[in-house]
Amino acid sequence: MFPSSSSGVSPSSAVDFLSLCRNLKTTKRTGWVRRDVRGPESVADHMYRMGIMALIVPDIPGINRDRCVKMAIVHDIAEAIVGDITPFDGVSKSEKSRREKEALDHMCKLLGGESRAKEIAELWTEYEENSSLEAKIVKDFDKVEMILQALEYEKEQGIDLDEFFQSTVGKFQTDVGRAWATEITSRRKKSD
Ligand SMILES: Nc1nc2c(ncn2[C@H]2C[C@H](O)[C@@H](COP(=O)(O)O)O2)c(=O)[nH]1
Ligand SMILES: [Mn+2]
Repeated sequence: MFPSSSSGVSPSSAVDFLSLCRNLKTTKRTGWVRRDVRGPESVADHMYRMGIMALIVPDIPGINRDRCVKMAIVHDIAEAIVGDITPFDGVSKSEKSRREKEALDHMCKLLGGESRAKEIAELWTEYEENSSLEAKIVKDFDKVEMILQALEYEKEQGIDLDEFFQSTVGKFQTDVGRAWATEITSRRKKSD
């Protein structure tokens, strides 16, 4: 038999938290919705592929890849409450950050368990503050995942989503982010 949970998260808190996380599966990414993309992906879809990116990224000295996977799958978790805010929704970065921090605090309280909630809060804050090499890589994954998804929508739906590519120009912080973005944009050029 498995030992009883030592994380302090009770079954009731776990199910409450997981039920809130369902919103991540149903909240469509606003950037695509605003552009009338058919069948837009959800926030969870986006975070999942970022987690896969962390799983397959080549080893980088000093980088904890497991931490990148965890960071990828929690970085937008507050959107379960505040929704997916784009840079064009008229919400300032500081207000977006305030809303998301308030939401994260609520989600962590719901979770109850000291260690698990603390880990999620630490991962989210590290990403938000871009305060580690892991955060820099995962922020690059955020942009790579978005432009790869934009390329796929452009090809599948015959639409132009150039603004998504333009919004990432010059913003990559790591060699692997730049390399993957270059691969995506060169494929986009070839398919023109
Ligand atoms: N219409 C646009 N939307 C954009 C652009 N860049 C990002 N976005 C969207 C994508 C997501 O829906 C949202 C934020 O995503 P996070 O993963 O950072 O939460 O903003 C753009 O250039 N145009
Ligand atoms: Mn994201």
